[in-house]
Amino acid sequence: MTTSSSTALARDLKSGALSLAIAEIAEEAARLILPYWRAGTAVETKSDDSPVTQADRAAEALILERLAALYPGVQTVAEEAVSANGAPASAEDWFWLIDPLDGTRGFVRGGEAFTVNIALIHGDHPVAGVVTAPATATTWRTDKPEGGAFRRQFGALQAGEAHAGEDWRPIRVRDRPQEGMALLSHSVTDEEATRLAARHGCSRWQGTDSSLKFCLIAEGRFDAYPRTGPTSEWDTAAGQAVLEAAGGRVLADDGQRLSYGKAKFLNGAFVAMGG
Ligand SMILES: Nc1ncnc2c1ncn2[C@@H]1O[C@H](COP(=O)(O)O)[C@@H](OP(=O)(O)O)[C@H]1O
Ligand SMILES: [Mg+2]
Repeated sequence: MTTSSSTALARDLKSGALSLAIAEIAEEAARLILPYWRAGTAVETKSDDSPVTQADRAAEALILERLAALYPGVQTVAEEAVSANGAPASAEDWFWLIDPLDGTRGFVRGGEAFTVNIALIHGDHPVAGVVTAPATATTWRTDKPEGGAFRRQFGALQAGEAHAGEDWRPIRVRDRPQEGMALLSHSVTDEEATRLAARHGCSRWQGTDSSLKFCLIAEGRFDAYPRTGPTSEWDTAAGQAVLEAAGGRVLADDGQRLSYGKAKFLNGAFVAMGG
């Protein structure tokens, strides 16, 4: 990476300009994805058995092009590129993690819980992240873990109306209520979900696709999201950034903060928690 890009990243992180710019990119990707939603889009199956559509590919190409124009030469680790060409052998000091369409299974079923995810990693942890839910035109962002997390409805979805939505509003995790409420992936059985929720002090749970789970905890609507099965780092990085900035935590099995740049960019078990 060029020295000017690392200087620009550090400067824009500090000012808050970085996550604002990344939010615009994620919202542009959302507008690209929406015409494919509930439109009978053809679904292919990747070698790992997971689904992919034209929407995933088009959104990833757009995001990579916009990031390269803003900050040339920064390493990118993006779901569809890794699926096509393999993962980079190692992570650089600064790198982007991109999941252009997380929750593709739900997207294909016509559900609302699918997201665009862009995160910036520095060292071993996310320092900025944006999650956008195209179906509800909602974006969550942060670029200063100590400076808070924010959410906005980005309003009309027609091209050129990117700024027509609400202002950014701060969000915060809630204090744990008497009866905690967990979020679980639809990939676990009801029995497993009940057991995992109870293990994290939650007597009730709800199944939800995608990284939206991190954002719902960050907004104070749920309390925990335990996951035992594998995920890729681009599935969790942006959501973790938002949740941590809103006062929550994401811990790996060893009790440490979930870290990034691991072998094959794969996560093991973790739990995301609110207050
Ligand atoms: N064995 C595995 N290895 C890596 N990631 C996996 C995985 N099984 C599921 N995932 C990831 O989990 C995401 C779905 O999470 P959830 O079940 O919480 O919605 C999928 O994201 P995509 O939809 O982007 O492919 C997929 O990448
Ligand atoms: Mg994903």
